[in-house]
Amino acid sequence: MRKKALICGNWKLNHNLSQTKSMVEEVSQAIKNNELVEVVLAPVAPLLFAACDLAKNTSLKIAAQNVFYEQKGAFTGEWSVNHLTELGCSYAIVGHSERRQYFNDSDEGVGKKARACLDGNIKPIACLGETLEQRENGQVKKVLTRQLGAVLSQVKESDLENLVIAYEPVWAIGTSNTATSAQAQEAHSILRVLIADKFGPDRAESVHILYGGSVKWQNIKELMAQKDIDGALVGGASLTAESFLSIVEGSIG
Ligand SMILES: O=C(CO)COP(=O)(O)O
Repeated sequence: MRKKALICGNWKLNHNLSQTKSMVEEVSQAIKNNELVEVVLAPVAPLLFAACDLAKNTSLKIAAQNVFYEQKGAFTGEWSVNHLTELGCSYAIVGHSERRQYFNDSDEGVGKKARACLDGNIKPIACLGETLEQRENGQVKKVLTRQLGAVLSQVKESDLENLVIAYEPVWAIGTSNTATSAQAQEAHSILRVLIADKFGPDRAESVHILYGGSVKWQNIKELMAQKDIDGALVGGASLTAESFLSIVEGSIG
């Protein structure tokens, strides 16, 4: 049986307070208690409090776009997993390529962030993916092995059902240049096999592997039809309720 689909909207640095509130309300009302798909929205950090408050008692889940791995201390500008738990967040995106590119997030740091999340009952959505140059140089498997290895080195077998991996090829993000479903499936299958090599095929099946990079309602069905694609991490097309909900619908329809 296919596992529950997971569709997460990553708003990046978009949406003010009133836009956040109205989208959380509209999306949570529209999805009701849909059993087939877990729907998640990731607003900017200062608006997590408002988003979590509005999503409380609904089936909509809220994600942070980042979190630090330490619990407290002299780390100006950071926040911890405990803060996210206190707010009522369910997920945290870690290691997004924009963080790797602009904020120097390292493989090792991403692994530590994933570990901190799992220890604090926040499900990490650990992002990885190759650049165009790496793809053109035939390095997809090598890059994915290195990036996933840093996460898996921090994970125990009992964590797997709370672990989410997002394959986001950097060349497909914000470019309208979606990976073909065959390219995405090929990468997802590499990731599934790497997890299976460490934990066995049955346990590897319990990990959600999302695809991200120019997902829209026009391509979600074909992506979701692939064996190892369990959901999507959606950027630009998650910014309006109408467009996001059409992807949510397409993921199960
Ligand atoms: O980075 C992404 C989601 O995390 C993908 O962004 P786009 O859907 O805008 O390509």
